[in-house]
Amino acid sequence: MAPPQGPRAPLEFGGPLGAAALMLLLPATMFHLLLAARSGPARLLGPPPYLPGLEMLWSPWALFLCLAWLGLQAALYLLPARKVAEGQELKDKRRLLYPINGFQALVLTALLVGLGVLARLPLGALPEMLLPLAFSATLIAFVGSLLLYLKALVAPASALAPGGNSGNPVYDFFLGRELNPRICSFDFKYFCELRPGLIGWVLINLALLMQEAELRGSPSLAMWLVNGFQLLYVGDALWHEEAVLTTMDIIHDGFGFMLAFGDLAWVPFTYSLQAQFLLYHPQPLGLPGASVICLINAVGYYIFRGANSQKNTFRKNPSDPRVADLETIPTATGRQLLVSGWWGMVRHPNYLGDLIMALAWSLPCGVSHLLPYFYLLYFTALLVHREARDEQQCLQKYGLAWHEYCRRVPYRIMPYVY
Ligand SMILES: NC(=O)C1=CN([C@@H]2O[C@H](COP(=O)(O)OP(=O)(O)OC[C@H]3O[C@@H](n4cnc5c(N)ncnc54)[C@H](OP(=O)(O)O)[C@@H]3O)[C@@H](O)[C@H]2O)C=CC1
Ligand SMILES: CC(C)=CCC[C@@H](C)[C@H]1CC=C2C3=C(CC[C@@]21C)[C@@]1(C)CC[C@H](O)C(C)(C)[C@@H]1CC3
Repeated sequence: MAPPQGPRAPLEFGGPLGAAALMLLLPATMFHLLLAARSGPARLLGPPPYLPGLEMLWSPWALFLCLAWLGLQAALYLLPARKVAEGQELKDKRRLLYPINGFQALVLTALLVGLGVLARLPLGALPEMLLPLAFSATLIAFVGSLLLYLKALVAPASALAPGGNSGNPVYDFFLGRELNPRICSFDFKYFCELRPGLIGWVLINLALLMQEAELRGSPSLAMWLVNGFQLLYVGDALWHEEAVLTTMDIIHDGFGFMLAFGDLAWVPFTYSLQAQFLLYHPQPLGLPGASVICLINAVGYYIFRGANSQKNTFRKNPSDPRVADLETIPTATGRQLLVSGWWGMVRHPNYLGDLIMALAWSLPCGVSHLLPYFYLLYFTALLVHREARDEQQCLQKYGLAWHEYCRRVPYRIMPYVY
């Protein structure tokens, strides 16, 4: 068994108690949202419309569908990739290899689903199964994290995540002990981060759109917008798959319950909340309103993509002509920090773009209910917390240079506000 690592990282998420509370609160919130979206009043706050019995949650068929979905995505992950990318350098100076074939997996899944629909696969029946599917996905995330935790107990110390080896089993189970759990070249965290959950999310959205078409003759404009915007977001994530290798989730966080549940259950079943809401609560939306919402999404996407691409290009090759003229601050590590362009506007311009898009995803649902704005509220909280964690990590990495960056770029996410 690997001994706990040298100097212990400070505990995050409120320590073991916070982790235990989140393990209950997150699944409970997800089920509350699923139930509220299909209820008449669709209330975000207040008690759930009813408490589902085990017979509404547990279905061997739903478990089979979830496992088959994971199996399909795993098979697509193992197909030959157009590129194999190197990850960031690890503590033991190694670099892991990652297949870049996520977009190919999305296209092949779309082809398979298209063929299925032509062969009369009842995709419109999926919305009726969301509750048992979400329950099975949660079960899989729980059992998967338990197996990963046990695997990590025999992993060498150099394989452990900086934050997930406190010695407290609840905390470590939640955050994840091992940084990059793998069997041969199959990387569980990288696989789960982008494929089953994100592609599952757009599949659920599509099923909701098809069900709406069945119920009302054709999908509403609001449903088209939500489907289109979120497909663009998922397509973009898979097209720029390599960029995920520099996110905090891959570099810093272990693979435990937080990410397993987040990737496999939370993302597909709560990120599709707007489309779920629209199926049960149709909203009128005219062309002028739709055009304004499209503009908001386009502005958000422009900032999000511009900022992420600028940083990724700069990190890959600082002398790339697209970034070579930007002003930088040198750091003691030899790396530089951008202090002009997107990264001179606020310290997290990519979060700002992401939040503007989140607003555009909710607006098609009208303003009569708070429920479809859950994503925007949750996402603001997630990004504010994530920004604080990243700030802490950058301060450790870059010390004085980070202080200088904060002095030159005082706002974190929103210019002149925060
Ligand atoms: N939809 C969703 O649920 C979620 C989406 N996201 C999105 O994922 C994307 C990635 O987010 P995340 O991984 O949190 O963070 P970032 O992509 O913002 O990465 C932060 C890292 O960027 C580097 N960096 C920071 N400032 C500078 C600078 N001025 N110049 C150069 N490098 C800098 C630092 O790493 P280093 O110096 O080591 O390179 C820092 O640790 C974002 O667009 C976010 O909105 C995130 C979470 C959830
Ligand atoms: C509340 C809860 C269960 C927390 C877990 C958080 C996860 C849901 C998110 C942590 C970071 C994520 C990222 C994406 C999805 C959500 C999670 C997993 C992401 C894949 C979405 C698409 C983006 O383009 C992205 C690739 C930049 C992004 C990476 C981070």
